[in-house]
Amino acid sequence: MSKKPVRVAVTGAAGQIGYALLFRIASGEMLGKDQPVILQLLEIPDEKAQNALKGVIMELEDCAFPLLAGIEAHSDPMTAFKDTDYALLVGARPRGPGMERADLLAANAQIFTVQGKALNAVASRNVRVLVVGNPANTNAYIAMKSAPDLPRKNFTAMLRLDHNRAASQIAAKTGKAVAGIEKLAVWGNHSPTMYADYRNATIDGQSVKDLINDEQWNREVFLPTVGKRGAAIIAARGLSSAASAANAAIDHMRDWALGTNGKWVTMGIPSNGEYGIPKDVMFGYPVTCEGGEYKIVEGIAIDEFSQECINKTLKELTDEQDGVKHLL
Ligand SMILES: NC(=O)C1=CN([C@@H]2O[C@H](COP(=O)(O)OP(=O)(O)OC[C@H]3O[C@@H](n4cnc5c(N)ncnc54)[C@H](O)[C@@H]3O)[C@@H](O)[C@H]2O)C=CC1
Ligand SMILES: O=C([O-])CC(=O)C(=O)O
Repeated sequence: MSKKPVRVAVTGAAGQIGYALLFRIASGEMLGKDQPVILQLLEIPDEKAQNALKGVIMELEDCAFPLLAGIEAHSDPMTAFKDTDYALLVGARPRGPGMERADLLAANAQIFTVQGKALNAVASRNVRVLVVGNPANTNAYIAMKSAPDLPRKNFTAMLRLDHNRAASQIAAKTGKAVAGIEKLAVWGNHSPTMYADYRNATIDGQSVKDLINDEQWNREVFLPTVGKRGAAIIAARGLSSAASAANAAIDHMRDWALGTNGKWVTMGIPSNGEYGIPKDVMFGYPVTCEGGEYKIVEGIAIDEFSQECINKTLKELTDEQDGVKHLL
């Protein structure tokens, strides 16, 4: 028997990431090739944005995706999030050349109080939320705090792009296939302070740290390359990363919904104090997923350098949180 359709809300649906994301959700790449979806698309109540959204919807229709059981266009989160099972909060202003993600905080924070409240009011009581719009961790924190009737654990921020970037750099450095990588972790904020940690990682079963055996490369090349990759893409394209961001969003939601078979992935999730991170900080952690739930990988040894990196990214996140206190 075919499955009942699930509702997937996507905000910023007429933007760059939206354009790279929706077609893949509708084709079943996110929730499985047997799972029909109803897309509930939100754009700002502006004629140009709503028209662009109409165009995207026409294209979705023209794909005749067998799994696409419905498409809705919205300009109000209170209707867009009605009964939604999954919410991908992408809509927000992206940064341009020379901006840091922190510069987006003031511009974008308000969006996530409004949307958190709307999710709280009308979404499925078990809605799973992924925040992509930057600064993603703090926006996810704002949305979670604005939705007190929903489970805290269901609010997450996207660090998967950092995870995938780190995996790709490791594969290139070792000359091995990216598919062979296990036990990679990215800690903290989706920003240049994130700490990509391959101390425990293996590639084709061999220790990545031993294979690379170059701590200077780790600190002076790998970490800055992964941390500043977003800016490098903006400098090259004149626009922020979109297809790779959409791909990471698909990976994040697919793994959360369908499981990782024991493989470590990175998700930004509200802390419960794990690894000394204060409760509620939306922190990138290594997790495994099973049965629609994620679980933090426990027992990873934190050496002095790792602790310094974790402290730095944590400080940035708590400063961001302080900066939005007045909104909550
Ligand atoms: N977490 C991550 O790894 C990444 C996050 N991003 C972030 O994702 C966000 C979106 O990026 P793009 O798609 O490239 O931007 P874009 O400017 O192409 O599209 C954003 C869309 O969101 C819409 N929007 C703005 N406010 C909205 C609201 N309140 N409700 C609904 N829609 C709204 C805009 O009208 C626009 O169509 C940016 O904040 C960007 O920095 C981008 C790459 C990676
Ligand atoms: O850098 C940006 O502003 C967009 C982004 O989050 C990324 O590519 O990691």
